[in-house]
Amino acid sequence: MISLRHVTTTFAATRGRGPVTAVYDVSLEVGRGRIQGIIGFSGAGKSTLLRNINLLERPSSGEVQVGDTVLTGLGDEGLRRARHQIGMIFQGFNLVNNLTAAQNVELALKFAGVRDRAVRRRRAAEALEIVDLSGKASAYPAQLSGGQKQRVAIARALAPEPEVLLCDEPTSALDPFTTASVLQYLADVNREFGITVVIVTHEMEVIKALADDVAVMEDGRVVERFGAQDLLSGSFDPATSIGRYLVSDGISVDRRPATDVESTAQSEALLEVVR
Ligand SMILES: Nc1ncnc2c1ncn2[C@@H]1O[C@H](COP(=O)(O)OP(=O)(O)OP(=O)(O)O)[C@@H](O)[C@H]1O
Repeated sequence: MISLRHVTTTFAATRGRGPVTAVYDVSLEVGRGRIQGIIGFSGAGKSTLLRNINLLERPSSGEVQVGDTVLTGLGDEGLRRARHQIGMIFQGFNLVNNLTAAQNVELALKFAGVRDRAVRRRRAAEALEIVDLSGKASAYPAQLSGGQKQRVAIARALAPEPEVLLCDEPTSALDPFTTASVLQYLADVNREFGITVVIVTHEMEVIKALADDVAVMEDGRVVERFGAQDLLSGSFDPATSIGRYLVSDGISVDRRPATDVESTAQSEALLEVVR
């Protein structure tokens, strides 16, 4: 369903920073109806790779194909139409604050070229029903919880009936209980509508709960791939990137009084500012 062939994405140099190659020579196939997880530490290039799939970020080189369409071969108009088959949800929900839940979904349908207002209304209501939010159709984003906002975002992504759903850290802003509920909705739409899902996360729990296939990214490259079965068996070499993930669950915070802290690069940098 999705085919990335030798995709490389380099961001041009900005003031104070040289060019950054966020994605380097990545080739990845995602089968129709699969749930592909992409995991990696911060800065590994996960979001950039995800945005390469709908060309929100155009690769510097390589080819991106979704279904039968080679997106990297399209001009602006062709790309605009092709994007209707690709929905996307984000960590920050990205809802329009002065529109109700239903109006947010209707707006996506308007962008997708649905001209008839009555049809937009009906399809928005259906999409909100899928995520059990019919009762919140008239609510504004500020009146919704984080989980409800993400469910509206899922409805908005689903309303144009895409074949692919891209999810960029969809649960990072949510508590564990709400995370489980949002992941369940993603699993349901995958199962019921056969939508191919690509989910970027740094949370191994999310990958374990949802993904069929997993790609691990480090420094812009896909360094390991696994099936869900391999993940659940849990026998990993701690030296591998996936192993490092699994053993790095604990968070360690230094809470000694500042005077006890030895001279670290950070405190030296601080002193530099004070001087
Ligand atoms: N628009 C941009 N312009 C310049 N550099 C960028 C841009 N977007 C991302 N980068 C850089 O590309 C690298 C990969 O970033 P990316 O956001 O893809 O990583 P990530 O794995 O998704 O990280 P995180 O989990 O923190 O979101 C980083 O070094 C980042 O600073």
